[in-house]
Amino acid sequence: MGAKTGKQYIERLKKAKNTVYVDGEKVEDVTEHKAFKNVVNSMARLYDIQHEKKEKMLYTSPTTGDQVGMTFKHPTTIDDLIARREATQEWARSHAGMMGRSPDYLNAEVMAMGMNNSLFAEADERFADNARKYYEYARENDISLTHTLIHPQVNRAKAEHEQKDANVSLHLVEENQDGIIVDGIRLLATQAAITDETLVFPSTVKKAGELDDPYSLAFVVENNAEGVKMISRESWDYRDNKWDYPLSSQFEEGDAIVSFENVFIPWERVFVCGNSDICNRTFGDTNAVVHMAHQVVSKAIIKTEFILGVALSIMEAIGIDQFQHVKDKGRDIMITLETMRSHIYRAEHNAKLDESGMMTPDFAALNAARNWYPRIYPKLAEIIRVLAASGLTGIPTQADFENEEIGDILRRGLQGAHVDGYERVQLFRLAWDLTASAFGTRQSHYEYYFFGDPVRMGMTYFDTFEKEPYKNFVKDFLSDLK
Ligand SMILES: Cc1cc2c(cc1C)N(C[C@H](O)[C@H](O)[C@H](O)COP(=O)(O)OP(=O)(O)OC[C@H]1O[C@@H](n3cnc4c(N)ncnc43)[C@H](O)[C@@H]1O)c1[nH]c(=O)[nH]c(=O)c1N2
Ligand SMILES: O=C(O)Cc1ccc(O)cc1
Repeated sequence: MGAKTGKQYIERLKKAKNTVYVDGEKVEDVTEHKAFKNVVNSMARLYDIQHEKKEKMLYTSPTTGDQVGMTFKHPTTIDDLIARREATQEWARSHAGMMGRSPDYLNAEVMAMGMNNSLFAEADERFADNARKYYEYARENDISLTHTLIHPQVNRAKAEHEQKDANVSLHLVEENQDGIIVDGIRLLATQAAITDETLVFPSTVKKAGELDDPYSLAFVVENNAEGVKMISRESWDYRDNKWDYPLSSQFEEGDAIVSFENVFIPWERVFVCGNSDICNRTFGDTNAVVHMAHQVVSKAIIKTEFILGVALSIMEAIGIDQFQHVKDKGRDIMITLETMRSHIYRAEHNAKLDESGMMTPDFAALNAARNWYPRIYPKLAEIIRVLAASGLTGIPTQADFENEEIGDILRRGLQGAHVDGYERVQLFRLAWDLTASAFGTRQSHYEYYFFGDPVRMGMTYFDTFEKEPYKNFVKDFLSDLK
């Protein structure tokens, strides 16, 4: 079928009837439910953009000749990488970088794991074949995906097999002729309610030992499969009004706990079965982490552009842009933006073909960026809050402005340097939704954690950094002084 439209996305979700719970109730139709309908429309918009900007967003499938999504493209040249990035950034502009799980993120994962799939063959040739075929299936049918990597937060001091109830975490129950049976819980699946399928992969930030083999699985499951329950947290999309809630009323993706009750997964959808050694290498050896980081940094650039725009607009609205610390804070955001742009440039222009023939960005540049941005993002949010000051909470609603008795008071009383109160408050409500509403706070939390715990990622970063040249540099410098 090729790249789908927004309408087709919604129709598929309606038909699938994913098993979703929110606020203690089973959801009949996520496309109509108040917790999800707005973000469903934002996702639909992404799929429509594919067709509105065909040149940038689509390419011809090498297997069927259909027009398929650019964010699925297997890159073999630097130009391909740039084209993937431009497609990602086109999408990101439509959601101001607020949708962490726009489909390009996991399209990058299935592409890399499908095309650089020899790791999966170490256990069984069929698994590598499954990964390749799944990539093609996802691309040709424009499957929307979430993923779930984390074991429940029971006792992080222990391995999974050592937990007091070792059956809580998702584990292998049985292998049979047709497939596997799995049972247990996985965290956390952003957008689980509103996507077609879930990639159940290991987190490799913490390496698993052999005794955790039963928990070491990689497979994909349909979000309406028998025995699967998506238990979504309460929605932080409080009201439909886009003036009052400019971001949360559009981009509240939802995060879900995924429960598997003796779920059958056919062999065709299994990539790793009970093998911690292979699981520990899934993101690294396939270069999926590199392509995902390429998407992440590309999107972060657009998000930072948006944050800079909000900061500059606040400065102008209340006439604070001549103050030294205000300029300094603006400078911090500008430098973050330029730094991220430099990372992506180096990553793309130093890209090399990997052993599988996939053009792979320079991971050194992307790895630095993906380790740095989570640490800097909460500071960007803080800058917005500090600049906005009381304006972040002095934010009446559109209804207040429309009330005859108080509307004019607000227009006058809340005016800015060059704008009336209505315009100024709309901007400050955006600043609030970006940084301080439940939605905005989650954005900071998401940026900090979604790619793994930054502390443990940082330890791995330090441990794997090639240090000898720098130590030798100093050693040689000192020895020349003798
Ligand atoms: C908003 C949002 C959205 C998502 C996700 C998170 C969030 C916040 N995630 C989950 C994400 O991958 C996860 O948060 C990180 O990997 C960190 O793991 P835990 O949350 O389990 O923290 P964890 O429980 O491991 O850590 C809690 C605290 O303990 C510390 N700690 C624990 N073990 C430690 C150790 N061995 N050494 C040092 N410190 C240690 C950590 O540093 C941290 O401060 C996710 N995942 C997913 O698969 N799909 C998804 O869609 C999403 N979406
Ligand atoms: O676990 C990993 O090694 C990489 C990873 C972590 C989170 C994520 O969303 C994607 C990949």
